[in-house]
Amino acid sequence: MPAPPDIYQNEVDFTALALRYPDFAKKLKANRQLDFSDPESVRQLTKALLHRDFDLTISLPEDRLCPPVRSRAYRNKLEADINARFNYVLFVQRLLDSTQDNYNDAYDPNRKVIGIDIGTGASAIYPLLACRQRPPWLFLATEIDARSKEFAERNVKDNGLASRIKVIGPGSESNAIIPVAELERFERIDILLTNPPFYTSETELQALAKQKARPPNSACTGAPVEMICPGGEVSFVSQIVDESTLPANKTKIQWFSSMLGKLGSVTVIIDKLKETGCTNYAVTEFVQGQRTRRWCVAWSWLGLRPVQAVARGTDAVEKKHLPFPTEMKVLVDADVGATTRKLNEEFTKLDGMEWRWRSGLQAGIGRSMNGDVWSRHARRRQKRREVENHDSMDVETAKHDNNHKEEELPEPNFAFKIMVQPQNAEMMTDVADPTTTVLKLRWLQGQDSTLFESFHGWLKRKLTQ
Ligand SMILES: C[S@@+](CC[C@H](N)C(=O)[O-])C[C@H]1O[C@@H](n2cnc3c(N)ncnc32)[C@H](O)[C@@H]1O
Repeated sequence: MPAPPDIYQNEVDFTALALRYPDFAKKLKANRQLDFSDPESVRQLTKALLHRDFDLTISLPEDRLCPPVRSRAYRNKLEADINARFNYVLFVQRLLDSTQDNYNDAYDPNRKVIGIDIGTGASAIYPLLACRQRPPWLFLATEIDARSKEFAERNVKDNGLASRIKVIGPGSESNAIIPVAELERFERIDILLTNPPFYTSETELQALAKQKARPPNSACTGAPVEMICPGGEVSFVSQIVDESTLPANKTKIQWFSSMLGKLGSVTVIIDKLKETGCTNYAVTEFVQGQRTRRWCVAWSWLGLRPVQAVARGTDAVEKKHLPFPTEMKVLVDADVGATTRKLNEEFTKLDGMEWRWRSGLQAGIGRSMNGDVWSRHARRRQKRREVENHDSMDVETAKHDNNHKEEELPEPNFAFKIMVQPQNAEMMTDVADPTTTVLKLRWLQGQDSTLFESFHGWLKRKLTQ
């Protein structure tokens, strides 16, 4: 049974937890509080909660990073950390659910997702959480540190997940982070995720620990080998961005993603993605209380676009750093029936657009293999071609015109979904206004935001004039 997304909404009852977990009970003070500065107390709390909430039994070495479980309303930074990790897993679920080939924005229990966790740590926390939550998912997990790798393998085995999670070393090709050779046998990887080493140097680690009045070897800080990378998280993730552009990875891995600990790193990575020509990305914030925040940036070189709440999941970054919206609305002064009829009528006039209306759902999905087929300019161009060819243009011929090999089904240049609803229908039905209809336009696929914008303009003109 998957844990609910709001599992850590309320404070954990330490007394009840102590009754169930004797090792945790030994660490509970007489006043029923926990000493969060004591690594062993945090380790026992983590183990108890991972078992209680996710049915996971983990062994953690004393000298390696322990992913502490959030237990109370953010009284301590340590509490925030597993919540961030669980939130990352939930984010990945929503990202993948809303970017499926079948355009179905929901969990498909038959979809065999393959993930790769870079730097899985001793706990192997991401693959364990992800695989427990979603039974068909499989994971590869890389780890550079031999001691952490050994524990990660043990944790995978002890939880009966050895057939679904494989722990390997890092890429052997000239210091590559992504293990290209190991990925050769997979046709497609759905998600790459990582919680990168955070600190640029031992000096920075010591300085930040001092600032937070925390010993550098506390449970949260981890061993230097786990936490330090020259250039810190920006350098680690920048290398993954570079590796993501390699032909072997670019279209094989649908989504690349990374957790980031500093807001400044988020903008650096987004700038780098834009410079590299990436337009399909998502940025989100994992709310960890007032003091500790985490971010996540995900990017794809393929065209499937996530729902807006996933693509633009934070207010903390400037608008210019957010990806183009994937959802827009058109308000129509007519009832749902009339609007639906007009909508379908307009699509029958368009050549080169595949449009499927599902009346039971009051929604339709459209795809154009040839980009803009709706603007006046596009229709004039179309007419010229028809005269030249004495033939009409359809999706099939468009495929040939694009010089694609027949066996390779090309990605549509543009795909979208339209939902037709009475205005305010998502609120209470008795306040829905039957004389105004809202068309909810969702961008499903494509690289070019100007197409989405132009299509929204066309829809608005046709439906509101
Ligand atoms: C911040 S820790 C994250 C551990 C775990 N994923 C978590 O969230 O608790 C970063 C991990 O990446 C590992 N690591 C660093 N560089 C790596 C590389 N090039 N390939 C694989 N693992 C690496 C470190 O040993 C460490 O375990």
